[in-house]
Amino acid sequence: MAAQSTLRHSAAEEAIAAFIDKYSDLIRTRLRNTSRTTRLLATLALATSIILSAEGGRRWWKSRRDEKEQGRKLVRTNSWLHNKDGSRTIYVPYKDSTSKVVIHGTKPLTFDAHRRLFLNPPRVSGLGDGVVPAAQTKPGLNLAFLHQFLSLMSIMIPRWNSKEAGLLLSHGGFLILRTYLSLVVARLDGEIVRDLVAGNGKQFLWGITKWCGLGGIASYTNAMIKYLESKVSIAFRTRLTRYVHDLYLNENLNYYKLSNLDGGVGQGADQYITQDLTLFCAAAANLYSSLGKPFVDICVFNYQLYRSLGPLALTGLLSNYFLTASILRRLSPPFGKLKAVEGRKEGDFRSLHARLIANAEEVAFYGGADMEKYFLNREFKSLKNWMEGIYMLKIRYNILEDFILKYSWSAYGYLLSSLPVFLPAWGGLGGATEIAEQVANSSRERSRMRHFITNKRLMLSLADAGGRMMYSIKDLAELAGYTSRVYTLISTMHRVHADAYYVRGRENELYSLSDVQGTMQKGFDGVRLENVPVVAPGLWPQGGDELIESLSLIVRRGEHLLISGPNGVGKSAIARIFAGLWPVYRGLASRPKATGEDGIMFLPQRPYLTIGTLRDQVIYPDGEADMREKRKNEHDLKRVLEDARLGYLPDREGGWDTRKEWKDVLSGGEKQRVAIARLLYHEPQYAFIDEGTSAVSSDVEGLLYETCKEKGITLITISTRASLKKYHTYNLVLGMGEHGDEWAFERIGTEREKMHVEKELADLRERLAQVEEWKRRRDEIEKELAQVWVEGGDALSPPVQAEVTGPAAEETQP
Ligand SMILES: Nc1ncnc2c1ncn2[C@@H]1O[C@H](COP(=O)(O)OP(=O)(O)OP(=O)(O)O)[C@@H](O)[C@H]1O
Repeated sequence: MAAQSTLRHSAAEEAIAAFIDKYSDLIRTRLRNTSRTTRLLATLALATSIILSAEGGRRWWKSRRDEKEQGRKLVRTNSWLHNKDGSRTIYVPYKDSTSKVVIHGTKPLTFDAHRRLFLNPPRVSGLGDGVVPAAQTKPGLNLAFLHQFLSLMSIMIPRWNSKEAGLLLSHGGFLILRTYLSLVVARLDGEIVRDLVAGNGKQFLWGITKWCGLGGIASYTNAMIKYLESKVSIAFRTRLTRYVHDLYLNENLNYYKLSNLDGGVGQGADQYITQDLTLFCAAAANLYSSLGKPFVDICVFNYQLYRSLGPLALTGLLSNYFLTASILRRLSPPFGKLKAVEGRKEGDFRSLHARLIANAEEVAFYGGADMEKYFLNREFKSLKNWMEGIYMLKIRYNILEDFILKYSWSAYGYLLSSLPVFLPAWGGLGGATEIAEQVANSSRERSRMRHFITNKRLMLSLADAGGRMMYSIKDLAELAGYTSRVYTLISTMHRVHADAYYVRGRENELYSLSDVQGTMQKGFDGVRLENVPVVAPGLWPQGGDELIESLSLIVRRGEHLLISGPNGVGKSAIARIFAGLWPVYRGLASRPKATGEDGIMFLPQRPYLTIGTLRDQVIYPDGEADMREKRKNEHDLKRVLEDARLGYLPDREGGWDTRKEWKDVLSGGEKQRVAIARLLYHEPQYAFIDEGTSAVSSDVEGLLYETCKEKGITLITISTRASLKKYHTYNLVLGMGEHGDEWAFERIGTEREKMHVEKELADLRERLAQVEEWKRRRDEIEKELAQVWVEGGDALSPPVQAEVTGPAAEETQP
């Protein structure tokens, strides 16, 4: 044996040596036969290629270094790059360096193409009347689920040559490989037991070696399956999240309208985007392996068993599946619906916490911890009760599931495996062998053993696959719940985006979203309303509340308007109409086209400070890249801050790149002045300032208004401060008349206004004349009150203020 192996060893060495000799000879003769010029040229070519590749390497290294440097700079300044094709390159911190991500926006055409899937589902799916899907459809394993899932799939796998399709394909490849390996393992198992029983040591050891080799490959396959599943899940999530973000945050202001006008997803989309979408993607990726693998397994193993056990066994197996599936489906609780409600409750609980964080200062001033805790605990209790309910339902289901899938299936498996033994005529290949081996009695038992072991393993794998398939019914039902939530989110967003509010079969409710008949004209040099009702909108499909029946006004360039009136009368509502937040229900509203530079800008009542650097606070909603494109730099920003009387901020806060929680760092007046600085940075033609200087001292307020006017900004100010009149040309007074629904639009400083002011002055003079009379009356009352302080005939000492102020005090002293 040893001699044999030495012989084999030396033969292999000789072969390698011969191979090397042959080729080195060949090269040597070639070199000898080539001319000097060819050699020279070859050397030159070699030297050039070395130099070129060194240069290439140097350039590559330099560009990598530059890119890293650029990434670091962009991360520091909270900025990005605009690409020519409309995409954006952003850098995100990754380990010690940065990682580059190119983000391509979803094309408007894609949204148009998808609208049909989300707004006009086929009637057969029962998702709506074919026009607008009902916001909530009962989630479960039905046609609606199929439609919803396929619609979402068209977003997650947009093309067959996309990355996701590739990932799914390789995942599928590994799943098939694992099934094949299980098959090989089952056979090998049978062989090993056979060799063991037969006492065939050599074959037995060889079997064990093969077993170990297979184990290595199988472990790698399993790890890859898990890895690819996670990759598929994150790839799905990336696609869906980007799609949802593009639909949510765009010029149509869907992020505002979704919760303020439509209400189809309740308080907000945050829980849907952060939680439900993630769970949906994980469940969808998992389903592929939890359904795909057992499905392939079942097909292959069934075929194998059919071959070895015969048609009777196969019929038995199939009827077993069918029976089990129908029992489990009938007795399983509505997991989809339960999961959807759980998702909503989780969302409510989470949004309460988010609310507390956002309003922590206000709550702390009021000492409202107990009240907030009560709300939070109440919401949590509701969530807990719901989840406990689900767990209770699951107990019954799990008992049934376990009993059927584990125990009754194995008993059934033993029965089927015994078919070739007890009913050889029906036992397929196994039965045939059984009959053939009846002649040679000695090997019969061993063969039976091998067949039984192979069949048993196949049966076990099959039971396992079938079990997983049945367990998947529950996963599938849960997936239906997540699918329904994500589909609801996206279809509601499409509805808002496309303004698809139609009512069929009944009358339009007055001032509902399907009753919007007005026009918004963008591109007008000025701000104009013509017979526009001011309506606070209700959530679709409710109608809105009319605040002002019909309003008309016009503001031309250089003519500043002050909108005044009592609280809640609809002053800010006018800004909301112009900004496109609220619909123009009737009439015509005109405004400049662009927002920001050369257009119109709105400063909201509550100053907003973005996350990011100090620079970002001033240039918002621009980013640093936009600022550079506008050819502005930090000197310009400094000047702007000085104009807003905030020149000290960069030094105080440690530079333009400082990042802080700005809403907590700046005072109320400072926040308002940052908003004015933004206005001065953007220099729009027109600006709505809603109570933008209410926390600023009146001397600075005047300076700010003058600066804005000097920059050529036409101001439309919403304020209750009459002192602001002197900076404006017109005054729109709301809330007049008996019911507070009348208004007046007048020029400031006109004859009529002068008369109005003179009348007010005369009123005041008249009142002043009565002051002496009021003083005398006050003295009388105090005297009378002093008498009341006497108890049981004795005069009591008067209260402190009476001693100090009233002459009556002396009279009542004992
Ligand atoms: N998103 C909304 N949806 C429905 N109604 C709203 C909404 N926002 C405000 N309202 C209602 O519209 C009315 C007008 O609100 P608006 O904010 O315009 O008042 P205002 O005149 O600016 O008051 P203030 O001087 O207090 O700022 C109020 O009665 C308010 O309750």
